[in-house]
Amino acid sequence: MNKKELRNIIRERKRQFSGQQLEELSLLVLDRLRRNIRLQQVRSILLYYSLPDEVNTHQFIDELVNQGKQVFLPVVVDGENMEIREYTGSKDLRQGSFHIMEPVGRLLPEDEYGKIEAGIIPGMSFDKSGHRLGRGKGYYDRMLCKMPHLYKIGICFDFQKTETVPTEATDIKMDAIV
Ligand SMILES: Nc1nc2c(c(=O)[nH]1)N(C=O)[C@@H](CNc1ccc(C(=O)N[C@@H](CCC(=O)O)C(=O)O)cc1)CN2
Ligand SMILES: Nc1ncnc2c1ncn2[C@@H]1O[C@H](COP(=O)(O)OP(=O)(O)OP(=O)(O)O)[C@@H](O)[C@H]1O
Repeated sequence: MNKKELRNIIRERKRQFSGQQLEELSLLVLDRLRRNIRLQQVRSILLYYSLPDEVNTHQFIDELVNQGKQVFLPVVVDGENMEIREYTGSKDLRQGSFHIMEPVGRLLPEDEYGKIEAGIIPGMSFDKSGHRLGRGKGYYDRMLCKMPHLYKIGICFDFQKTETVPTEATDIKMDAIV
Protein backbone atom coordinates (compact mmCIF):
# COMPACT_ATOMS: atom_id res chain seq x y z
CA MET A 1 0.00 0.00 0.00
CA ASN A 2 1.34 3.48 -0.80
CA LYS A 3 0.86 6.68 1.21
CA LYS A 4 -1.94 8.00 -0.98
CA GLU A 5 -3.96 4.78 -0.61
CA LEU A 6 -3.52 4.77 3.17
CA ARG A 7 -4.63 8.43 3.36
CA ASN A 8 -7.81 7.52 1.47
CA ILE A 9 -8.52 4.62 3.84
CA ILE A 10 -8.06 6.85 6.89
CA ARG A 11 -10.25 9.59 5.39
CA GLU A 12 -12.96 6.99 4.82
CA ARG A 13 -12.68 5.79 8.46
CA LYS A 14 -12.95 9.39 9.71
CA ARG A 15 -16.17 9.85 7.78
CA GLN A 16 -17.84 7.13 9.91
CA PHE A 17 -17.72 9.41 12.97
CA SER A 18 -19.76 12.50 13.78
CA GLY A 19 -18.15 15.67 15.09
CA GLN A 20 -19.62 14.86 18.49
CA GLN A 21 -18.07 11.37 18.48
CA LEU A 22 -14.67 12.79 17.54
CA GLU A 23 -14.95 15.25 20.45
CA GLU A 24 -15.56 12.35 22.85
CA LEU A 25 -12.71 10.31 21.40
CA SER A 26 -10.44 13.37 21.71
CA LEU A 27 -11.01 13.46 25.47
CA LEU A 28 -9.67 9.89 25.78
CA VAL A 29 -6.50 10.76 23.86
CA LEU A 30 -5.97 13.94 25.91
CA ASP A 31 -6.27 11.92 29.13
CA ARG A 32 -3.50 9.64 27.89
CA LEU A 33 -1.38 12.71 27.14
CA ARG A 34 -1.98 14.14 30.62
CA ARG A 35 -0.70 10.88 32.12
CA ASN A 36 2.48 10.95 30.02
CA ILE A 37 5.34 11.36 32.53
CA ARG A 38 7.68 12.85 29.96
CA LEU A 39 5.16 15.57 29.10
CA GLN A 40 4.55 16.32 32.77
CA GLN A 41 8.26 16.98 33.17
CA VAL A 42 8.97 19.29 30.23
CA ARG A 43 8.66 23.06 30.38
CA SER A 44 8.44 23.81 26.64
CA ILE A 45 6.20 22.01 24.15
CA LEU A 46 5.48 22.20 20.43
CA LEU A 47 1.78 21.56 19.83
CA TYR A 48 -0.66 21.91 16.95
CA TYR A 49 -3.97 23.79 16.83
CA SER A 50 -6.37 21.10 15.67
CA LEU A 51 -8.61 21.03 12.59
CA PRO A 52 -12.15 19.57 13.00
CA ASP A 53 -11.07 16.05 11.93
CA GLU A 54 -8.14 15.88 14.37
CA VAL A 55 -7.74 15.20 18.10
CA ASN A 56 -9.06 18.45 19.57
CA THR A 57 -6.19 20.29 21.24
CA HIS A 58 -7.85 23.70 21.72
CA GLN A 59 -8.52 23.56 25.48
CA PHE A 60 -5.49 21.38 26.15
CA ILE A 61 -3.16 24.05 24.78
CA ASP A 62 -4.54 26.63 27.22
CA GLU A 63 -4.34 24.10 30.03
CA LEU A 64 -0.58 23.76 29.40
CA VAL A 65 -0.12 27.55 29.26
CA ASN A 66 -1.98 27.82 32.58
CA GLN A 67 0.40 25.25 34.08
CA GLY A 68 3.20 27.68 33.25
CA LYS A 69 4.59 25.74 30.27
CA GLN A 70 5.95 27.48 27.20
CA VAL A 71 3.81 26.48 24.21
CA PHE A 72 4.81 26.79 20.56
CA LEU A 73 2.74 26.22 17.41
CA PRO A 74 3.80 25.84 13.76
CA VAL A 75 2.97 28.51 11.18
CA VAL A 76 2.90 27.68 7.47
CA VAL A 77 5.02 30.25 5.60
CA ASP A 78 4.91 28.89 2.03
CA GLY A 79 4.22 25.68 0.09
CA GLU A 80 7.05 23.82 1.82
CA ASN A 81 8.09 25.48 5.05
CA MET A 82 6.86 26.25 8.52
CA GLU A 83 8.17 28.54 11.23
CA ILE A 84 7.52 28.24 14.96
CA ARG A 85 5.86 30.93 17.07
CA GLU A 86 5.05 31.13 20.75
CA TYR A 87 1.42 30.85 21.88
CA THR A 88 0.44 32.60 25.11
CA GLY A 89 -3.35 32.73 24.74
CA SER A 90 -6.19 32.73 22.22
CA LYS A 91 -5.63 36.44 21.57
CA ASP A 92 -2.47 35.37 19.69
CA LEU A 93 -4.39 33.36 17.06
CA ARG A 94 -5.16 34.33 13.45
CA GLN A 95 -6.46 32.16 10.65
CA GLY A 96 -3.62 31.06 8.36
CA SER A 97 -3.17 28.60 5.48
CA PHE A 98 -5.56 25.63 5.20
CA HIS A 99 -7.94 27.43 7.64
CA ILE A 100 -5.61 26.54 10.52
CA MET A 101 -5.46 28.99 13.42
CA GLU A 102 -1.85 30.08 13.89
CA PRO A 103 -0.12 32.29 16.47
CA VAL A 104 1.29 35.75 15.75
CA GLY A 105 3.44 35.65 18.91
CA ARG A 106 7.24 35.67 19.21
CA LEU A 107 9.05 33.95 16.32
CA LEU A 108 11.40 31.23 17.57
CA PRO A 109 14.71 31.55 15.66
CA GLU A 110 16.00 28.27 14.24
CA ASP A 111 19.07 28.35 16.47
CA GLU A 112 16.70 28.12 19.44
CA TYR A 113 14.73 25.08 18.18
CA GLY A 114 16.77 22.96 20.60
CA LYS A 115 15.09 24.70 23.54
CA ILE A 116 11.78 22.93 22.85
CA GLU A 117 11.79 19.70 24.82
CA ALA A 118 8.75 17.82 23.50
CA GLY A 119 6.50 17.93 20.47
CA ILE A 120 2.96 16.67 19.96
CA ILE A 121 2.68 15.86 16.28
CA PRO A 122 -0.59 15.23 14.40
CA GLY A 123 -0.81 12.48 11.82
CA MET A 124 -3.22 10.75 9.44
CA SER A 125 -1.76 7.49 10.73
CA PHE A 126 1.03 6.06 12.89
CA ASP A 127 2.38 2.53 13.24
CA LYS A 128 3.90 0.77 16.24
CA SER A 129 7.47 1.62 15.25
CA GLY A 130 6.67 5.34 15.27
CA HIS A 131 6.39 5.91 11.53
CA ARG A 132 4.09 8.80 10.66
CA LEU A 133 1.81 9.44 7.71
CA GLY A 134 0.97 13.14 7.41
CA ARG A 135 -1.26 15.13 5.12
CA GLY A 136 1.21 14.77 2.30
CA LYS A 137 3.01 18.07 1.99
CA GLY A 138 6.14 17.17 3.97
CA TYR A 139 5.82 20.18 6.29
CA TYR A 140 6.56 18.30 9.50
CA ASP A 141 9.41 16.22 8.04
CA ARG A 142 11.16 19.39 6.84
CA MET A 143 10.75 21.07 10.23
CA LEU A 144 11.45 18.06 12.47
CA CYS A 145 14.76 17.29 10.73
CA LYS A 146 15.98 20.59 12.23
CA MET A 147 14.94 19.37 15.72
CA PRO A 148 16.88 16.13 16.29
CA HIS A 149 16.64 16.33 20.11
CA LEU A 150 12.90 16.94 20.28
CA TYR A 151 10.98 14.17 22.07
CA LYS A 152 8.27 13.56 19.47
CA ILE A 153 4.87 12.22 20.50
CA GLY A 154 2.53 11.31 17.65
CA ILE A 155 -1.18 11.55 18.36
CA CYS A 156 -4.28 10.43 16.50
CA PHE A 157 -7.55 8.64 17.18
CA ASP A 158 -7.13 4.88 17.77
CA PHE A 159 -8.94 4.08 14.50
CA GLN A 160 -6.15 5.89 12.61
CA LYS A 161 -3.40 3.57 13.88
CA THR A 162 -2.19 0.98 11.39
CA GLU A 163 0.13 -2.05 11.38
CA THR A 164 2.66 -0.50 8.97
CA VAL A 165 2.87 2.99 7.54
CA PRO A 166 4.66 3.25 4.17
CA THR A 167 7.85 5.29 4.52
CA GLU A 168 10.46 7.27 2.60
CA ALA A 169 14.01 8.23 3.60
CA THR A 170 12.95 11.77 4.61
CA ASP A 171 10.24 10.62 7.06
CA ILE A 172 10.99 11.50 10.68
CA LYS A 173 10.07 8.83 13.25
CA MET A 174 8.17 9.54 16.44
CA ASP A 175 9.59 8.57 19.84
CA ALA A 176 6.15 7.61 21.18
CA ILE A 177 2.58 7.25 19.96
CA VAL A 178 -0.19 8.12 22.40
N1 LIG B 1 -3.79 21.25 12.89
C1 LIG B 1 -2.80 21.05 12.04
N2 LIG B 1 -1.92 22.02 11.82
C2 LIG B 1 -0.94 21.81 10.91
C3 LIG B 1 -0.81 20.59 10.20
C4 LIG B 1 -1.75 19.56 10.48
O1 LIG B 1 -1.72 18.45 9.91
N3 LIG B 1 -2.72 19.85 11.39
N4 LIG B 1 0.22 20.44 9.28
C5 LIG B 1 0.77 19.22 8.88
O2 LIG B 1 1.51 19.14 7.95
C6 LIG B 1 0.77 21.65 8.69
C7 LIG B 1 -0.17 22.13 7.59
N5 LIG B 1 -0.27 21.15 6.56
C8 LIG B 1 -1.41 20.84 5.89
C9 LIG B 1 -1.29 20.14 4.72
C10 LIG B 1 -2.43 19.82 3.99
C11 LIG B 1 -3.70 20.17 4.46
C12 LIG B 1 -4.95 19.82 3.74
O3 LIG B 1 -6.02 20.26 4.08
N6 LIG B 1 -4.88 18.98 2.73
C13 LIG B 1 -6.09 18.51 2.08
C14 LIG B 1 -5.81 18.05 0.68
C15 LIG B 1 -4.55 18.61 0.09
C16 LIG B 1 -4.76 19.85 -0.71
O4 LIG B 1 -5.71 20.58 -0.47
O5 LIG B 1 -3.92 20.05 -1.61
C17 LIG B 1 -6.64 17.32 2.84
O6 LIG B 1 -5.93 16.76 3.70
O7 LIG B 1 -7.80 16.98 2.59
C18 LIG B 1 -3.79 20.86 5.63
C19 LIG B 1 -2.66 21.20 6.35
C20 LIG B 1 0.97 22.68 9.75
N7 LIG B 1 -0.12 22.83 10.66
N1 LIG C 1 13.34 17.05 4.68
C1 LIG C 1 12.80 17.14 3.45
N2 LIG C 1 13.39 17.83 2.47
C2 LIG C 1 12.85 17.89 1.24
N3 LIG C 1 11.71 17.28 0.88
C3 LIG C 1 11.07 16.58 1.80
C4 LIG C 1 11.55 16.47 3.14
N4 LIG C 1 10.68 15.72 3.84
C5 LIG C 1 9.70 15.38 2.99
N5 LIG C 1 9.91 15.88 1.77
C6 LIG C 1 9.05 15.69 0.57
O1 LIG C 1 7.75 16.20 0.82
C7 LIG C 1 6.78 15.41 0.12
C8 LIG C 1 5.65 14.99 1.03
O2 LIG C 1 6.17 14.11 2.02
P1 LIG C 1 5.22 13.15 2.88
O3 LIG C 1 4.23 12.48 1.99
O4 LIG C 1 6.07 12.33 3.78
O5 LIG C 1 4.44 14.27 3.75
P2 LIG C 1 3.72 14.13 5.14
O6 LIG C 1 4.71 13.90 6.23
O7 LIG C 1 2.65 13.15 4.97
O8 LIG C 1 3.08 15.63 5.25
P3 LIG C 1 2.93 16.72 6.42
O9 LIG C 1 4.22 16.76 7.20
O10 LIG C 1 2.70 18.00 5.66
O11 LIG C 1 1.79 16.32 7.26
C9 LIG C 1 7.53 14.22 -0.48
O12 LIG C 1 7.72 14.46 -1.84
C10 LIG C 1 8.84 14.21 0.29
O13 LIG C 1 9.88 13.68 -0.48
